[in-house]
Amino acid sequence: MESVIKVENLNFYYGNFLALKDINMDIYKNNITAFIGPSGCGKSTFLRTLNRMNDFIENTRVEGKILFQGQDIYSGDLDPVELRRRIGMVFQKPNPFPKTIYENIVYGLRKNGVNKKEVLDEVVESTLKAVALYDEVKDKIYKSALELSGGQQQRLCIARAIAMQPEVVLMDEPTSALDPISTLKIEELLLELKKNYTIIIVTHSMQQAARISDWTAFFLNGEVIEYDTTEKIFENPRDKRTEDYITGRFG
Ligand SMILES: Nc1ncnc2c1ncn2[C@@H]1O[C@H](COP(=O)(O)OP(=O)(O)OP(=O)(O)O)[C@@H](O)[C@H]1O
Repeated sequence: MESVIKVENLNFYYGNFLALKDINMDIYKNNITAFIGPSGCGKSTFLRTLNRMNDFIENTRVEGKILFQGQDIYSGDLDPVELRRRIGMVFQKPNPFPKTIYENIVYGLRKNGVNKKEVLDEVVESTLKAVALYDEVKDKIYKSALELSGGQQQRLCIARAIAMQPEVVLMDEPTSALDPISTLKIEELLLELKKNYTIIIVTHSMQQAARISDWTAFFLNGEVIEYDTTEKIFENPRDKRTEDYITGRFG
């Protein structure tokens, strides 16, 4: 199996606080990898190290290596802006810009100097189709994105992310603000998207991890306690702490 990201001996500090401890992990191409674990165990911090979003937080420090397609992302060889184009991100709360649906999707492209109408029109149509939103919004793409429902807004945010043609999409609890039906729609969408993208998702829902992910990493106090196929983690975990967590004994 081809790994896209390789994490080696990663430590991460907020000031003096060691938030991630000696993490080693391979992320596999066209798979969905889920990060689970109790609140405050470092899942979001780890997710943000993968596309250097933690750079925006002051007084933080990284030790170890993260190789993306073989390139060390912290070495200075890879421009962080380009890195974030190739490793996109979707956040917990849908956060469309107060612009039209159309302008939300093409925002990043315009920033990169792409302004040709035919190109942008094509991207809008294909990404809306890719996130299964096209039929719902095709008559109002020039209306404000803020008029969409929460679930539609989140699918739009995913469309905005994939419009940049990333290789990896990071998702930090993308369904936690959504109702069950919108959640299911996003889950179905992720299963579809993994054909073309590598997806990493932080989730508090173990059912969600079990339903959609291929690989699961269980985090506790800044450490990865166990990382394996989702089947193995949920059916036959190696570590007692993993078992206690997935059977609901703590967290
Ligand atoms: N900006 C920050 N500055 C200092 N410490 C932080 C910062 N962000 C997170 N932390 C600390 O790092 C640890 C890991 O937090 P993180 O948000 O990564 O956990 P998490 O597993 O994603 O939690 P949750 O499931 O609640 O979102 C926590 O102890 C948290 O208090």
